[in-house]
Amino acid sequence: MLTLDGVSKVYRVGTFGGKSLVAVNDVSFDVGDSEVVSLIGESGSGKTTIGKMILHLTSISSGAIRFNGVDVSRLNGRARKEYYRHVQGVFQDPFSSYNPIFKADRIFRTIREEFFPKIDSHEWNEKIDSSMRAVGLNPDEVLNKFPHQLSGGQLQRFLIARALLLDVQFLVADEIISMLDASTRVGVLNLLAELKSRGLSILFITHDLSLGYYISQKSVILYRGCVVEMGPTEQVYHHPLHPYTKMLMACVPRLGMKWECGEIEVTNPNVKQPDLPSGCAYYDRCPVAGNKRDCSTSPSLVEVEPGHFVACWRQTKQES
Ligand SMILES: Nc1ncnc2c1ncn2[C@@H]1O[C@H](COP(=O)(O)OP(=O)(O)OP(=O)(O)O)[C@@H](O)[C@H]1O
Repeated sequence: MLTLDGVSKVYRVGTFGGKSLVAVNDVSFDVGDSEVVSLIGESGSGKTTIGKMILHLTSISSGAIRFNGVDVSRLNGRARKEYYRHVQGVFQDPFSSYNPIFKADRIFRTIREEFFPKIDSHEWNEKIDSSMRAVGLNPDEVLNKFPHQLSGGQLQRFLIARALLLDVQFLVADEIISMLDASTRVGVLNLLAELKSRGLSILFITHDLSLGYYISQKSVILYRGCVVEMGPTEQVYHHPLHPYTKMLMACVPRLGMKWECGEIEVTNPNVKQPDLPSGCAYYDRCPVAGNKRDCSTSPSLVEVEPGHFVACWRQTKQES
């Protein structure tokens, strides 16, 4: 359904944009029909930038994004509008998506103006009714209410209902449940799983490994804009190969397990990247890094078992 092929994003930063920051570096993966793929990585690893490039909220610097085989990297005008009928995004903070002085369901209006300017009111109301029921909202209970009168879970469902008003095939869900409480979270997660079973494909962006495990068939682990490991979720979680993935897995607090001092060794995320112009992005934090010669060139992703890829000199024999 959706393929990223060598996608990179370079932001201009610094005074007068004189410096560049590579937020996403040559990223390739695909999301199949009716598949949920988790994009996992720490803060600043480039997850949201990837979501924004897919949604055309920021341009791509190089590479291509294909939707059902068609290059959609640089769409405009009508083609872009058509793309938005099928590809939509829902973001982290449901509260900031609403203007507190307007009723919550006002968010549907832009969709009507943009995509259904000729629809009559009766048909439109029926459409809203069915998309709200699809996300488990009772229109009689939630329509005509102000955002502060609704819960975070209801507001997030509203945003998903808004996406469903269109013929959505692909949803970018960027940290959509991190601000919700545990029981509301499960409700929204189950909703996503149900939408998946109805044919929707989802890119589930998260830094919460347990949420990623719960919902996705495939996981992509991102570090400093590079994919360091990806594959079927079971394999990535139960047999992580990249030292960064191993560290992430070791850091997940488990219910019923108490913290014991020094049990998990967490490498410092703030250490400065040494002068390795094309070196492994994880070199300076890596507990198994070899001598500089070994890791001073960037490892490519290598398939180590069917569908399971890792970019690490220590795990794969690669020609440098
Ligand atoms: N508009 C921008 N201009 C310049 N730099 C940006 C811009 N947006 C993001 N960045 C930088 O790009 C890098 C990746 O940011 P991004 O928001 O994609 O990370 P993230 O993995 O989604 O982080 P988080 O989990 O904290 O949201 C960061 O270093 C960030 O500071």
